[in-house]
Order: sequence, then structure tokens, then C-alpha cells
Amino acid sequence: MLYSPDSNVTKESFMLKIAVTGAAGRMGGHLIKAVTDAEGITLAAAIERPGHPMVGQDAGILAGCGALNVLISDQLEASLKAVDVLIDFTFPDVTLANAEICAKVKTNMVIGSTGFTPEQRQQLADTTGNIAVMLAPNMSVGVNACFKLLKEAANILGDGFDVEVVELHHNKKKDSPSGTAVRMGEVVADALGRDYNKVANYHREGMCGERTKEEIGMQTVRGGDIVGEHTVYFIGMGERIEITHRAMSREMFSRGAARACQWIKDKAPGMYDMQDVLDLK
Ligand SMILES: NC(=O)C1=CN([C@@H]2O[C@H](COP(=O)(O)OP(=O)(O)OC[C@H]3O[C@@H](n4cnc5c(N)ncnc54)[C@H](OP(=O)(O)O)[C@@H]3O)[C@@H](O)[C@H]2O)C=CC1
Ligand SMILES: O=C(O)C1=N[C@H](C(=O)O)C[C@H](O)C1
Repeated sequence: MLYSPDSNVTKESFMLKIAVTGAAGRMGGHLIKAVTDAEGITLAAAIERPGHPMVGQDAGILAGCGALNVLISDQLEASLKAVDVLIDFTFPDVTLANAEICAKVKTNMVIGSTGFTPEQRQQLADTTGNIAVMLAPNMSVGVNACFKLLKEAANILGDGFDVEVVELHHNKKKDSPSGTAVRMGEVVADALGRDYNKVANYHREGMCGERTKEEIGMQTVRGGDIVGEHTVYFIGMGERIEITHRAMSREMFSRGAARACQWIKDKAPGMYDMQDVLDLK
């Protein structure tokens, strides 16, 4: 049934109901605003950790978009009763705990948290076998286009070019390297037929020897308020290719998350990523 202004049901009852965890975090306010601004979806719940000083405050006031009459809660399971999709931008251990609750009450998830170990990623997939989950280290269109360009570049350049990934982020970021940098390394390693977990080199210091042909160097810079910058260098003899993405704000991450909510609403259980949402596979 399509919504009609003449019917006696409200427009809100046709909207997809969204909850946001990490509501008071750097991404939280942007996510609340993006959900509020997007067509066809509405904010139904906003969650913070128990004891957070913002619990009980209006989520819209916190996000700077006016009162929404959605108070920040610390009770995820109870809040999910009236929710179709949970957006979770927190931390791996928090996301894993939230995923258990989502699987229990059958609420689909859009996850932006980064810093998962390979074991935690597997644990997430195992926990959420009965729901649809979109997990992506970066929800911007630009970075997802870069993933595709990197695959193409690696396929063309092959083993003759040394690969180094450098990422820069703000001084409050907890995980390193960034989830995006890791995915960039994985994309290039896959295209070159290498196992990322075996060839990633996170640390060079002292007499550590010459660079091997296979390794992918992963370098991290932290400082100030840098939103996020990623460069992959393909370094050959006498020439160098650099593929760079610079994030100037956090809005495109939150817009991507809102778009993913609409995409995932009727998907079959399973793990998806932003390449699926953007039809880039
Ligand atoms: N995929 C993408 O496109 C992007 C991903 N990210 C990732 O998103 C994550 C969050 O980043 P950012 O917003 O900068 O981090 P913040 O630390 O600013 O925000 C995280 C929020 O989650 C809260 N939190 C902690 N425990 C819980 C809990 N149990 N339930 C609900 N909320 C909780 C924190 O509260 P408190 O601080 O009090 O602990 C904090 O307010 C990171 O992993 C980051 O890498 C970021 C940008 C884009
Ligand atoms: O923590 C951040 O801020 C960001 N994290 C993501 C990541 O780890 O890749 C994405 C973005 O670069 C911002």
C-alpha cells in the first residue's frame, strides 16, 4: 500500500524506523541528522552507553537539528522493539554485543565501526546469521570508487610496483591503521594474488632489512582534526602513481549510512558491504 495524504494513517507509519548507537559520538550527530534529512526513513531511537551524560537528552537537540522527541536511551534491546534497522558506529566489542541483541530481536544492521580483527569479523558473521548486515569501513561514494580504481591499478601494474598505504586521521582515533586503509591493502593484495594478513608490514625501525617485493607497507599519521585521508602509492623505477581520497567532512559517511538503511531493509540474511549498496561489484 502506498502512502496517501487522504488516508487516516500517518506518513510516519510508512517510514523505515532507524536507531543509532554511539549517538553522542563524533559520527552520532551526523547520523541522526542524515536519518532525519533522508526520504522514507525516520529516527526512532538513539542509544548511548549506560552512564553517558547525554542519556535522557533529545537526540535532535544534540545533533543540532531541533527537537525530535527522541530521547537518548541506554537500553538497546527495549528500544529496538519499534525499529527496522540499527546504525552502529561505535567500537568492535560494543558492535559485537549490539549484534547479539539485533540477532535476538531480528533487526537488520548497518555497521560503520572499524578496528575488527579477522576473528572478530568472523564472530560478527557467525552471530548475525539470521539478519542482514551491511559492514563497511567507509560509507563515502569516493572511497568506494577508490576501491574499484585500486583493483584496476593493481591488475594493470602487477608485481613490478611497490605498494605502500598511508593514512592520516584526527588525534582521537582509537584504531590503527584505519579500517579504510586495511580494506585498501586487502583490495590490492587480492588483485595481486597475495594474502593481506601475510604481506602487510605495519612497522619499520632500525636495521629491519630491505623491503621485500611482496610486502604492502601500512603507515599511520595521527594529529589535530583531520577527518580522514588515504593514499595508496604504487612505486616503480622512475615513476610513481598515487591514488588519494581526502574527506573534508563526516557528512558523506552519514549520508552513505542512511542510503544503506533503505537498501538493506528487505535483503536476505547475510553479510554485505558498501560495494553492494552502490552496485560497484
Ligand atoms: N564506516 C565509516 O564510514 C566510518 C566509520 N567510522 C568509525 O566509527 C566508529 C566511531 O567513530 P567516532 O564517532 O569518531 O567515535 P566516538 O568515540 O566519537 O563515538 C563513539 C560513541 O559510542 C559511544 N559508546 C561507547 N559504548 C557504547 C555502547 N555500549 N552503546 C552505545 N554507545 C556507546 C561512545 O561513548 P563514550 O565516548 O562515552 O565511550 C561514543 O559516544 C569508529 O570505529 C570509526 O573508525 C568513523 C567515520 C566513518
Ligand atoms: O575514525 C574515523 O574518524 C574514521 N574511520 C574510518 C576508518 O577507520 O577507515 C573511516 C574514516 O576515514 C573516518
